[in-house]
Amino acid sequence: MTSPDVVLRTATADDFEPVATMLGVVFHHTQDPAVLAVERPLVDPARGLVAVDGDTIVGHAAAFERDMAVPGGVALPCAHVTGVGVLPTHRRQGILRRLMEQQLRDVAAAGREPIAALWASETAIYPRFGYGAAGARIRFQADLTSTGLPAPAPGRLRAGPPDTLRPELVKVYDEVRVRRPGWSSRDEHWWTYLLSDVASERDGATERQAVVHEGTDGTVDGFALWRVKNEWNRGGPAAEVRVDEVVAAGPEAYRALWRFLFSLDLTRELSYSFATPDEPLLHLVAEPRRLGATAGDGLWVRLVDVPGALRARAYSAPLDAVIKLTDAILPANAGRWRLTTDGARTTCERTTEDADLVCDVLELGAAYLGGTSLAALGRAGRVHEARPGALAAADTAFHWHQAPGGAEVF
Ligand SMILES: CC(=O)SCCNC(=O)CCNC(=O)[C@H](O)C(C)(C)COP(=O)(O)OP(=O)(O)OC[C@H]1O[C@@H](n2cnc3c(N)ncnc32)[C@H](O)[C@@H]1OP(=O)(O)O
Repeated sequence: MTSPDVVLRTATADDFEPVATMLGVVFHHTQDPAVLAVERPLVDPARGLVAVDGDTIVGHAAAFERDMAVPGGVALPCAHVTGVGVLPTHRRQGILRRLMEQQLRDVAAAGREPIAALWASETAIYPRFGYGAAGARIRFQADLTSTGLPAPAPGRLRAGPPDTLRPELVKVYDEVRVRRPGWSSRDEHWWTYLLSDVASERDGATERQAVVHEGTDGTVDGFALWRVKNEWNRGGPAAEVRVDEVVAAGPEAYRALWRFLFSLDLTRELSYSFATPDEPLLHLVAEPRRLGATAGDGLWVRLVDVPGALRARAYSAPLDAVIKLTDAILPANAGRWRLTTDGARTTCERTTEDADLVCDVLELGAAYLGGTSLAALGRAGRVHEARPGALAAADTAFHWHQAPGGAEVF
């Protein structure tokens, strides 16, 4: 069933509150005016699409304009897709499909962002629009009584309210982020939003705390943001350390910060939701099994401009391959592309040569940040190898030595 009475239009500044109310219904939560106050400066109405039935906003999808780090230390403009929802009364009538297709066509026509990315509420939703699961998100629920402590590290720790330490947090984050595929740029509005610490969002835990690490030369080279959910039971103290972020420029800062977080008195558990499959912490504790790691999907990536995106990133090995693509929504991406790289310098041109690999744009989005294996997609029957050896070569080239992750959900 389709909904002919529903029309799509670009959002305006006046839509902010009705959209927020609609998203409250869609995501089952009551909007807190204090949260809306810090979210409003993030929103550029021109990047929002609303679906309207008469006077009622019944659907919405938007994008933030931010850069995303991709392999090779490159900060690439990326449509950070967000706020997707359709009212329960209007579901399964094709409104999401219309929003997603329009949004992708708009991003492609604007020509600024070769990729789009999102965090999915449900994994079944986005493949049909060409988004591929670009990496795993590891959550830790660590038992601090048995995991063991990371070894001591040189340097000094300095704690304080996050707002006071903000210039140092910004400096470290900006130094680190381009080397971390999947990490996004943060302008001043993002920092204000991320550090806002609205009481209704604390889930009974303390205010957010910050600690910075100074190396032996006095340079600030890492920080952590965390809070504690206090708890006492019959056995005594049983609080949980809830870690929001650990950002470290080097191994000493990383070890010192995690040792600190693992050593807080009166705590027995630690949770952290943004680890990667290659998280160094797995190699720093005596009982990594007791970190309680569970894996789920992380960022989803969609190539909007295939040659632009493939040229923008670096590769782990030389490659010369013809890739034949399908793309049901953006036909300019479909067809055969010859991708040639020595690792750093890359060309990607249309070709009439025979294909070495055949897949959908979704599979290249999945592999784009270097975390999802093209060979595994081949074994799943989702990438077809037309020339023997082409899949192994492409898998090696697309893989990256730092697994992708995201610093926050947007
Ligand atoms: C980046 C983000 O913001 S992620 C957040 C996504 N939003 C939510 O999860 C909020 C709750 N859910 C919703 O608001 C809606 O159910 C939406 C937005 C997920 C789907 O909206 P709808 O307008 O019902 O989707 P629409 O009718 O266009 O469906 C498009 C296709 O996706 C499928 N689909 C839609 N939602 C889902 C779902 N939750 N799970 C599986 N498939 C789905 C439909 O079956 C349809 O398939 P088809 O193309 O093969 O026919």
